[in-house]
Amino acid sequence: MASTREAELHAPLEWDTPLYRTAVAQFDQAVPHAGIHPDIAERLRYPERAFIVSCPVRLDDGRRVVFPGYRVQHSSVLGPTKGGVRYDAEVSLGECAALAVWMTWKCALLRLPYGGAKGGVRCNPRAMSQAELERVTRRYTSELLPIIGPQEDIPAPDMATNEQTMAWMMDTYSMQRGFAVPEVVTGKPISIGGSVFRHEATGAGVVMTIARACERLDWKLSEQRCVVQGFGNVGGIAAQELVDRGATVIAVSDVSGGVYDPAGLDIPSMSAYAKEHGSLEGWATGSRVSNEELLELECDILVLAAREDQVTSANAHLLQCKLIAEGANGPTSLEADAILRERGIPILPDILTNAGGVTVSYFEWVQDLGRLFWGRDEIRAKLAEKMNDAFDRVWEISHERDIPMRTAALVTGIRDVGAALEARGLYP
Ligand SMILES: NC(=O)C1=CN([C@@H]2O[C@H](COP(=O)(O)OP(=O)(O)OC[C@H]3O[C@@H](n4cnc5c(N)ncnc54)[C@H](OP(=O)(O)O)[C@@H]3O)[C@@H](O)[C@H]2O)C=CC1
Ligand SMILES: O=C(O)CCC(=O)C(=O)O
Repeated sequence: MASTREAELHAPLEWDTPLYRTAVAQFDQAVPHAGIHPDIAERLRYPERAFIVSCPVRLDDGRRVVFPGYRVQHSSVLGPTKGGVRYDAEVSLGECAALAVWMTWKCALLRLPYGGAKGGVRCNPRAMSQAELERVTRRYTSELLPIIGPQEDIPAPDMATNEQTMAWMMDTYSMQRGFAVPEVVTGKPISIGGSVFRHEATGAGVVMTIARACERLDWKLSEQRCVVQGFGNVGGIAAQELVDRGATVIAVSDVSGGVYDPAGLDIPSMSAYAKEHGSLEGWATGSRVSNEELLELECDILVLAAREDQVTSANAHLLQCKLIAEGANGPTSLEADAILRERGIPILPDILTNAGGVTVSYFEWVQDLGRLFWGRDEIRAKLAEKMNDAFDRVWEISHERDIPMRTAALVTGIRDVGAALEARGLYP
């Protein structure tokens, strides 16, 4: 969103879309509490670099299609930029820019030596074969060669991308260098330098955050009834972790809709079913509900783990949960934030709650650089330590200043990035 000064000087920028405006408006709510200089704040409203590419790809039927791809790097002041790559029909420059901004605050909040980036290809992965996805990935990676690298920008999985996507990216990059460069991406298969527990890390981190919140609220996690929107990497693992800790998951959903059973769902069987059939469509037990209905179910904890903009001014007043945990990035609109605060429903914000993924990505990068690998228990313990430390700092600021946890989380991230920018003298 254009600041007053910017609006006087030039027309709105290419990434100025509703999601980007949300990211900037959240930033503007936090800046007065962060105590950074207005010039530093102005710099941080802009990504450092935005890259648009065209990926010509041959489909299995011989047709040739050009897919647009994006990579936005928001801030490199603390280190290489870091963030996922998503495949989705809606991917745009503005979406990647907003997600890159959030990655910057997330990495700073977790005290990881990275800045934020995000990228993606505008395509419909559900309609594409594995061979087509491989060709898109390799072409997209080739186009990104000038701007990615272990010390520049390190991609990772996000929506509809996974370990296999990262293996193709790592291979395409390595072929250009002439030797294996595992540290150029994270979230790879373990056989080529991936880390144990990266696959589970985001969902497990979501539940670590929920567990810490329950302790502070004096709730027993094992007594909570939970609804999880999104049953992919983040939502599927979060649902399993909740069950493992004794909570009852009463509803889950994917694009095909939701399944609800007030007595609790059999998450391991549902995960196996979704893996085999590609979705929950056709799952026979429980009642079917739409995604809209699922969000409005009466429950204790609502985990949003699908995508952005799910709770808005249209449904925020209809939610019947006591706590929201944002596994997805940007699932709650600004207007919904205000409505939920008014209603006394706290939100565990995305940049804190889903930070387990990038944290174990950092562990993976460190292991790759050192060619020395750690065990599962060690990684899980290191992750819990970092997530709890970030949670405690956010909780404290939120209570000290009587501000929402989202603003408190942003304040801690923005303060550290602002201080680094000032120390480096990047704004003479
Ligand atoms: N993967 C990671 O490590 C991290 C991911 N995130 C964020 O978490 C969110 C989910 O990512 P991830 O789990 O990796 O992605 P996946 O592609 O693995 O899973 C997404 C899930 O959400 C479902 N979904 C998509 N759109 C809708 C919708 N409109 N309503 C209901 N369900 C929907 C998908 O259904 P279907 O399978 O049928 O398409 C799928 O079950 C994103 O916002 C991402 O940016 C954040 C931090 C790290
Ligand atoms: O693991 C990573 O590097 C990035 C994960 C990500 O894209 C996110 O946290 O939104």
